[in-house]
Amino acid sequence: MRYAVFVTGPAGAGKSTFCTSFATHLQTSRRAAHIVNLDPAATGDAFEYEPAIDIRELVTLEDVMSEMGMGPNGGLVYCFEYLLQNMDWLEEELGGYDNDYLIVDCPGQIELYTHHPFLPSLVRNLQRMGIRTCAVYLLESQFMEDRYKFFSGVLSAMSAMVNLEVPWINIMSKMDLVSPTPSSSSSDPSTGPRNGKRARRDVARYLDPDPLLLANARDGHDKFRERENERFHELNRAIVQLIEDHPLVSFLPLDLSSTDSLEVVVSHIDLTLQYGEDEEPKEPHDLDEGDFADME
Ligand SMILES: Nc1nc2c(ncn2[C@@H]2O[C@H](COP(=O)(O)OP(=O)(O)OP(=O)(O)O)[C@@H](O)[C@H]2O)c(=O)[nH]1
Ligand SMILES: [Mg+2]
Repeated sequence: MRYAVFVTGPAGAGKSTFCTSFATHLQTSRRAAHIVNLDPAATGDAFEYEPAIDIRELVTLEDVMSEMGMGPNGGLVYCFEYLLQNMDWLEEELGGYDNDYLIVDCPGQIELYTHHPFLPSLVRNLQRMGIRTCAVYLLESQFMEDRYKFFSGVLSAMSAMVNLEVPWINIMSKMDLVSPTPSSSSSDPSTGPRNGKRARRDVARYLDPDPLLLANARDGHDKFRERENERFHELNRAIVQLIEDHPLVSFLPLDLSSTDSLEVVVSHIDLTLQYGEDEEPKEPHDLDEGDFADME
């Protein structure tokens, strides 16, 4: 059985970084993991490891822009159209990976997830090849600093989820920027959040979005915005209603500085993919320095 995890989310959410940590984690558990780069605009040094499959071997944004005279966004759309017309290329590339875990690093253009049919078509193609597929959507913790920004992030996650139609996990990335994790030694709430960022008790209302955050947005600088536009208030009420009616969105926190946190996220992905139902569990092993030498 082959598995593929699409790592999606807005620009700079930490997708490529997560892909690398995820792959490393799987490799240390003796699971065959490979990164697939689906970003035709990725620069050479974007990855710590060479991707096993790379869309840039088929088409790069740079070439499309210079040869077709396209801008970056139209160029990206062209790249994905080109990929879909050349599925035999991808199928051939994928041919060598049996019983493997493919981690698909996607570009950060949000419209690719919410508006375009490319990713759903690609997912259907992988499923046709017998690859079990799920997606994670990363939103970075900075989105929790402004409740309006946060809810726009929630809505984009919902929209992407509805568009892609695969098993789905939302992840709140860069939690190391928020406050100490409960498992860390300095988790005493009285010491306050690190870097002066939002306290952990508040964070729970974002991870499992509390629509009241938006409905009660009447304090601090939010008050200013409310006064500015009463219609905005009406819109908020409608969004609150939408989120209450469709409680599909909650976030798993991801703090890459904590192995426990990464493990929790990986176990949720395994569960979503029903990973290993047909496989024997493998013995954990001790690490030594040579272990990463043969990674792709
Ligand atoms: N503090 C912190 N920074 C992170 C983390 N993950 C990524 N970053 C930083 O965030 C920036 C963007 O990370 P990337 O992994 O390139 O994000 P991306 O989603 O792949 O970005 P695009 O492909 O451009 O959309 C980089 O400067 C990373 O170093 C994290 O867990 N914690
Ligand atoms: Mg990236």
